[in-house]
Amino acid sequence: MDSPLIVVNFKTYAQGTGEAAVGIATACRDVAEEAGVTIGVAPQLCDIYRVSSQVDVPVYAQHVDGVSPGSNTGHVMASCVQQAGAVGSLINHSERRLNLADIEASVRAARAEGLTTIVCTNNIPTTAAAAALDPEYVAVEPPELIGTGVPVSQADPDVVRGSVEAVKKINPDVQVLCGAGISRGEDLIAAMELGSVGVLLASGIVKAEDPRSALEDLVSQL
Ligand SMILES: O=C[C@H](O)COP(=O)(O)O
Repeated sequence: MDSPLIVVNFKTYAQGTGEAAVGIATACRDVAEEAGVTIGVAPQLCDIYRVSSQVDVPVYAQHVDGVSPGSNTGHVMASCVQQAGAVGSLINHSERRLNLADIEASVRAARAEGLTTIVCTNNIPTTAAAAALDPEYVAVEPPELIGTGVPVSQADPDVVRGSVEAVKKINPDVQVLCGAGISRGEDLIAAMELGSVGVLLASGIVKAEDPRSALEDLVSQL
């Protein structure tokens, strides 16, 4: 089994905001080093620079817009997150949905800055549409399982299998992550056995009483 990509999304959880974001990112870096895996973090936009300048960990933005320098008040420009230290971005997260044209523009803008793109999807048809936009990754996450602690790999394995199959047909260069309810080592293994190359997860780590031991559990069965 290849080494997985694990991305921990801090969302807007208080436990992952400001200095606390640095603490969880440090735990991610340490556990990644110990286990020989890649663990990226997606803090809030305002924390990208804080985290990337203090912790040697791959940092992803939670969102980026398809805008160029100019009059775009309130938008998030790819070159700005890149200069803040991000190596990639989530796009179209379930909690930050975009229409198809906007997703395409965001992927294009991120790619132009050399950012790795992870387009989130909610089912097999949206996974197929996202794959056609040629991101590096799609991350399929049934919204009803997000934050529940019920792992997608157990509750809806077909959406992962079906997404992997759809992507293979449409754009085999794209790799599939899955997410929603993932927190334990067995969830990660099950996700990979379904054909995904890693996981996007949040509450199981960020809201854990001890994020470091939650991370150790996550990678314990690799
Ligand atoms: O970005 C992460 C996903 O929305 C999954 O969240 P969760 O691990 O809390 O279910």
